[in-house]
Amino acid sequence: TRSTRPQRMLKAVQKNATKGNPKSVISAIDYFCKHSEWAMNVGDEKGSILDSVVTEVNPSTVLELGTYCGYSTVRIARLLSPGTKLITLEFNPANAAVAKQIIAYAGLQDKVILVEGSSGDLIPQMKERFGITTFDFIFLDHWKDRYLPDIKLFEECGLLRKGSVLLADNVICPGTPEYLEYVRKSPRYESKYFPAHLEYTKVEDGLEKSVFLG
Ligand SMILES: Cc1cc(C(=O)N2CCN(C)CC2)sc1-c1cc(O)c2nc[nH]c(=O)c2c1
Ligand SMILES: [Mg+2]
Repeated sequence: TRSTRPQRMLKAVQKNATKGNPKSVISAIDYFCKHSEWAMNVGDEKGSILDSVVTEVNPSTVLELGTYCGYSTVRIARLLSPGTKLITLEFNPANAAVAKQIIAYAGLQDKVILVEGSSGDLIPQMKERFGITTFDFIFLDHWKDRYLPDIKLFEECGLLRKGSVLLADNVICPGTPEYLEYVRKSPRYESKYFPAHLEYTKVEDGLEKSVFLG
């Protein structure tokens, strides 16, 4: 049967990237999405903003909501200090299977814990399953209608500390208006918008960085 877009993306990585070289995996995916098939990776423009925030925070505990094919997982994991791991949650088993292979091709499998399931189910399990007290950095890139319920879940589960940084993709396109209103109005967050474009297009989009104030 016909292959899927994630499977074709994996093939492009295996053909064009160098094993163990995260930068070449990132470039191969961006090339595939620019010249072959658009796909919903955070992309190179927003990816550079992601890189700068991760570098600034230098987190010891990291959570990514929405692995998809592992592009942003590779972007984040390649910047983490030795011994630091990131937990990434993916709802779709077929996407998780491709992501696992792309992360391994980049040589970053020892820095990543990929968990299949829904964020609503898994967030309350973070402390018991992974020994997390609080997260230093969270990247929200899963489903626009889950951003607001999940940030409330982080608060309820005591997973945020003074200074925890949340970075949210797609706050303009597809758009997360209720989440934006919440973090921008709440006195418990200091929020900043980073304008950019929807990956591989000229459509307006951006990232919202929100620091939890405790
Ligand atoms: C699926 C999709 C289609 C979009 C769009 O406007 N399109 C018009 C322009 N053409 C070219 C592409 C398609 S934007 C988008 C999207 C983008 C992300 O970064 C996402 N991240 C996480 N979870 C998502 O569901 C998610 C969806
Ligand atoms: Mg996205």
